[in-house]
Formats: sequence, structure tokens, C-alpha cells
Amino acid sequence: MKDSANLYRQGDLSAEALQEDFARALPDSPAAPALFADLAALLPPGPQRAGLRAAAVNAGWTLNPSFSPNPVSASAGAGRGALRGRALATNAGGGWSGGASDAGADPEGAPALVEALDSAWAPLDRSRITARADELAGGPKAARTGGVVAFVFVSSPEEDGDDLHSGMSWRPAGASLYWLQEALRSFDADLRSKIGAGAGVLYRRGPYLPALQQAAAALGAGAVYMGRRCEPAIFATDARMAAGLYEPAMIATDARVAAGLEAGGLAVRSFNTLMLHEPGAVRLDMSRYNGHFGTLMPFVRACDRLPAPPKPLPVPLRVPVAASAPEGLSLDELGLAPMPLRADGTAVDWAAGIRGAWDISEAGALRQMDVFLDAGFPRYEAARQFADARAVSRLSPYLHFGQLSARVLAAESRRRGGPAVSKTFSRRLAWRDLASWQLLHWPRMPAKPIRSPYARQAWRDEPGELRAWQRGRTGFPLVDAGMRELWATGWMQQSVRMVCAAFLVEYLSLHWVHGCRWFHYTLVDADLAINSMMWQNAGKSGLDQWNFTLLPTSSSQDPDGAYVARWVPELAQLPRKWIHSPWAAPAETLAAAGVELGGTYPHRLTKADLKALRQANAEAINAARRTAPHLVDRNGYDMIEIPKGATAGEDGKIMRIFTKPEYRKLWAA
Ligand SMILES: Cc1cc2nc3c(=O)[nH]c(=O)nc-3n(C[C@H](O)[C@H](O)[C@H](O)COP(=O)(O)OP(=O)(O)OC[C@H]3O[C@@H](n4cnc5c(N)ncnc54)[C@H](O)[C@@H]3O)c2cc1C
Repeated sequence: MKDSANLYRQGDLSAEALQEDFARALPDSPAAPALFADLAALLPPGPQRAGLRAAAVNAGWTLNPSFSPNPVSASAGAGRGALRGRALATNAGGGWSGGASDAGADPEGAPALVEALDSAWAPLDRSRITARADELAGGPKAARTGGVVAFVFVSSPEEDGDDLHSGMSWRPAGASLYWLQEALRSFDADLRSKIGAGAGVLYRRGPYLPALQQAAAALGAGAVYMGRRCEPAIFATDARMAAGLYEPAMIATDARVAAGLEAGGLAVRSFNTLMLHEPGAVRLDMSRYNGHFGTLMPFVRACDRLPAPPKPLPVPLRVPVAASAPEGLSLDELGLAPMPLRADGTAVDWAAGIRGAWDISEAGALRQMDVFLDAGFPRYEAARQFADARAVSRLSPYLHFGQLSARVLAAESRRRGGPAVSKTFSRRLAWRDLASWQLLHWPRMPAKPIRSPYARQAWRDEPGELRAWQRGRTGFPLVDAGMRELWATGWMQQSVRMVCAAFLVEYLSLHWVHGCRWFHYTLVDADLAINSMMWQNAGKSGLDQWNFTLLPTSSSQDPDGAYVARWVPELAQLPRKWIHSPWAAPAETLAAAGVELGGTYPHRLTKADLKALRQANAEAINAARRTAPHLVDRNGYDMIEIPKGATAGEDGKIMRIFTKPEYRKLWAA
């Protein structure tokens, strides 16, 4: 290694080769710390220096800010090589718990390894796991941390996601639970094949606390590592906010579980594994105008003032695990997504369409990312609105479950041109963070209007119409196509989601919470924060109420009608001119296409003029606003109280928020 350094000094070795040599030689070199400092001084800032740092972190070192190493072995030496369990735990989902706090274990080395794992892999179930397991087996030693890592997944749905305020359950459900189950299956298989049997996921049933305590005891673990669904600093200082952080119920659960584990003598360490910027760190500066409070641009500016998200680290070179498989339940015994049984005992396989549409694995996520960055990304600005998803990434479920880290996607898209290729795409992950920021500050957002007077808006109550919308039988082809695609595959493209949402809310006048709940149940990417932010905005009670007209009869998302023809095959033979409004087609055209309205395809749920329906919706909103005139300013803007912790200097003030010009006009009338 010293020779390599000399060769580098003489200009006979590239920086890349030097860094690689270091990574290979590091664990075996007693002089490694001194050598590291030497090399750190040699290599100029840039990728090789970053690679050097990553190699050290992968080997279990912690580095202080001046880049000098604190090798784990300094305090872990006595116990190195002994099996000190290290298990990983996530709250609702997969994760890790780690142990290494028995005698001689090093308190710093373990986090260094886990941090490296965490940065390279995103989490599963809104936190932690992923694989890149293809790369795990190669390379030298992460074992410097002493002890082993075990992966633990505890299922305890009862502890996740019942909104105490609304009485509604927002636990992961339906399609997204199926995704989680299959993601675990694939992750488990990756770990076993690439690392060894001892890396297999240990499945346990909840409650979380005893399950993790028992797992830790069985493994001899001393510490538990988990991706964060909460922010401890906020939790410690403000119980009110802690009641509803990223996902209100989960946060409280995680904090309770962490406290219980610590009280039982386990070290607990959590990581931000989900977001580019943790929501509690983002404070909007409203002292100068760069967009209305709570909309994207002030949020982006506030994020820009924060330290950039850490770059993804390389995948750890090797993960130390126990020699044999852990003993626990099988994944199927957990019963995350059971299939109902028919009277004859056969199962109703409701997830066949999801399986057909997706590769639910980390390899699938990485492939999908590559395909998108090659083909869709360059066309994103021009073609993202098409219903057939030709230019969008289709990465949302992978991001949600952590099979793809947001940091990795951000870094990769930047590497391929970033905003110069597509400004809009480059802001997508900011929207994602914004949603969690909103949920942090409005934990009741899934069911309660952010603009409080809107809670008094009058809605229709028509269960039959709601059912028709859910099942894609509204008689409006684009809406039906979208809702059927959702039912079959668990996903639809954003413009179609918007058309379907606007149709429910503005044209049928059914409460947006019905839509939010249905999407929560049927989307494979169901994300409490994003879903409720978008439904609040669709319902106009969110911070960024939609200020555009979405017509269920528009063909702009599906100009050639192919999307409708695919998902509503009973209309496939209709000429494209009529496929988005079959009721307008001449009788002989319908007959020739084999379409019988009210027979092969339903009549429209409403024949009313669409503009008049939108106007009625606006008037219902205006009536609700009039019940609280103190929350509307003289120009007709809605006002809200700024939640504590949301801004740099305006917390607690009453501030105007974006309000559609149409509503302002109605107010003035
Ligand atoms: C009514 C409604 C409900 C929605 N519910 C969800 C949901 O539960 N889960 C979910 O992930 N997305 C939701 N979205 C946002 C958006 O439609 C999806 O993220 C997007 O369609 C996923 O496809 P993609 O991965 O190809 O997106 P791309 O356009 O390729 O964007 C890349 C990623 O950016 C993020 N993103 C994109 N748009 C948004 C947005 N508006 N807000 C926040 N993050 C965004 C997602 O993580 C997405 O995967 C909803 C949209 C609407 C209109």
C-alpha cells in the first residue's frame, strides 16, 4: 500500500487505482489509520477522495469532520470476531437491528457500518432495507466493526396508522401491503444468495417492542438501528408535533418502541433513510415573497439553504452476518397480504395484475431507473402528461418502499443532466419532501381540511356513484380507464390521477376523503403524505389548491385513444373521435363498434353541463368560506395560522395562502 502511495506521488499510479488499492488493503493493514491520513492529504478533493472516504466508512471506521479516522478497532478489538448479534429493526417494516454493545463492543463502529448500509440502500417499508445485494458479496471487510448484522422485520399493523382524531385507519393496506410482502420476499432472497444464509430476514409478529426485545435477546444483539419515521429532536421538545410526524401513528409507535428498547438496555440509533430533507429541518422564509406559503417554491428555497443531502455511499463491500439462518416465522406466515378464499377453498388471487405489471425487486427498481433516465427523462418536459406513462419514471412504489433511495435517484438524474434536461423532474423529489413537511405540520391532513372553513362545505352522499367511480363504471371513458388500471395494477400516471380526482370532487361533488381512502387502499405507491396532500389540493382545501380545469372528456392525455381502448376494451372499436365521449357518437357508429350505452358500457353518471357542475362546486366552497369571514382577507384570499416550526420567523401568524382567482371573485361578488 505504501508502494502505491509512492507510485501515486511519482505520477505512476492513477488516483482511481490508489483509491482501489486502499480499499483492498485497508482491513489488513495495521498501519491503516496513518496511511489513510497520508492518502487523504495526497488525494485532491473529488471523486477519488470521496471514494477513499467511502472505503474507510465501509470498513467500519468513523471519520471526524477533518477527515481523519477513528478506526473502530480501537475500542472494538477485544471482541472482534465474536458473534455479537446485530439486528436491524424497522418499525412497521423491515429493517435492521444491530447489536454490538456487549463487552468490548465498539459503540461507534456499528453505526458507521449501518450508516454506510443505509446510505447505499434505502429502506424497505418506508425505511431502510434494499439490496444492491449483487454487489454485496464482493470485496473486503466490513467486519472491522466486530459482531454481525441481522435483519429483522416485525409486522404489527395494529400499532401503525389509526388516526386517533378522525377514527379512520390509515395503516398500509391492500395493494401496498402486497407490494411490501413481495419486496420483502425479493430482498430476503437477495440477501441469502449474495451474502449467505445468515443474512436472511428474521420475521416476527408484533407488538414491536417485545418482538424486537426477544429478537435482540435471541441474537445477543446490543443495538437496534432503524430508519426514521420520526424526528427525535422534535419529539423530545414538542409532544404536540410529535403526535403527527411523517405518518402520525407510526411516529408515536416508533418513539415508544425506541424508548422501550433503550430502557431495556439496548442502544438505539435511527437514520433519515426516506427523504432528501427531513421535514422538521425545513423552515420557510416568508420574509420575502417567492411564492405563497406552503407551495413548492418557498419550500425548495428553504431546502436550498440546508446542507445538501448526503451523497449515496457505495454499497458496503461485505456485510458480516451469522453463519446460519435465523429462526423465525416464514414471510407467508406473517400474512401481510392474504388472499380471500372462495367457498370451494381456492384463493382469490387479486394481485395477479400487480405481479404482471411490476418487477417488485431492487433489481427491478434499478432497471426501471435506467430505462427512465435513458428514454423518459429527456422527454419528460414534453410528454410527461400522457396517460400511457411513456415519459414518466414509474418509480413511485420503489421510492415509497425504499427499494430505490431518493438520494440515489437524485444523484443519478443529476449525473445525467439534472435540471438542464428536465427542470420539472428535478423538482419531483422536492414535491415528495414537501408532502411529508405538510403532514408534519398538519398531521390530520388525511381527513381534515387544512383550510378549516372548508370542513363545512356541503357534499353529496351517493354511495352508488362512489362505487361506480371506484370500479371504473362512471360512463366517462378516461376516468374509467384510469380507475380500472388502478384496480388492476395498483398505479396510474399523474395526469390520470388528477382527472379521476377532479371528477370525483368537482363533478360528482363527493368528498375528497372518499377518494383519498380508495387510493390509499388500491395504490401500490400509497403514501399517506403525498396522497393526502394531493387529495387536499384536489378538494381545494389544501395549501396549493388546484388552479386548473381538468375535464373528464379531454383527450390531451390520450390523443389517440389507445389508453382508453386498452383499459375499457368495450369501447376499443369506437372511432377515436368518439372514444372520450361515446354518448356524442351517432347511433349507427355506436352500433358498428358494438357499443350499447347502458348495456355494454354504462351511461354517464351525470349528463349535467360540466362547467355548471364546477360552478356549483365553487359556490359550495364560497358558502363554506362565508362561515368564517375572519379567515378570508379583504382581497378574498384564505388565511391560515402558521404552525409552530414551519417558518423561520412567521410561526403563529395568520397568513394568506394561495386562493383561486375564481373564488376570490365569488367572495367579492
Ligand atoms: C390524487 C393523487 C394522489 C396521489 N397519491 C400518491 C401516492 O399515494 N403516492 C405517490 O407516490 N404519489 C402520489 N401521487 C403523486 C403522483 O401522481 C405520483 O407520484 C406519480 O404519478 C408516480 O409516478 P412516477 O413514479 O412515474 O412519477 P414521476 O413523474 O416519474 O416522478 C418521480 C417521483 O417523484 C415523486 N412525485 C411525483 N409527483 C409527485 C407529487 N405530485 N407529489 C409528491 N411526490 C411526487 C414520486 O416519488 C415519483 O415517483 C398522487 C397524485 C394525485 C393526483
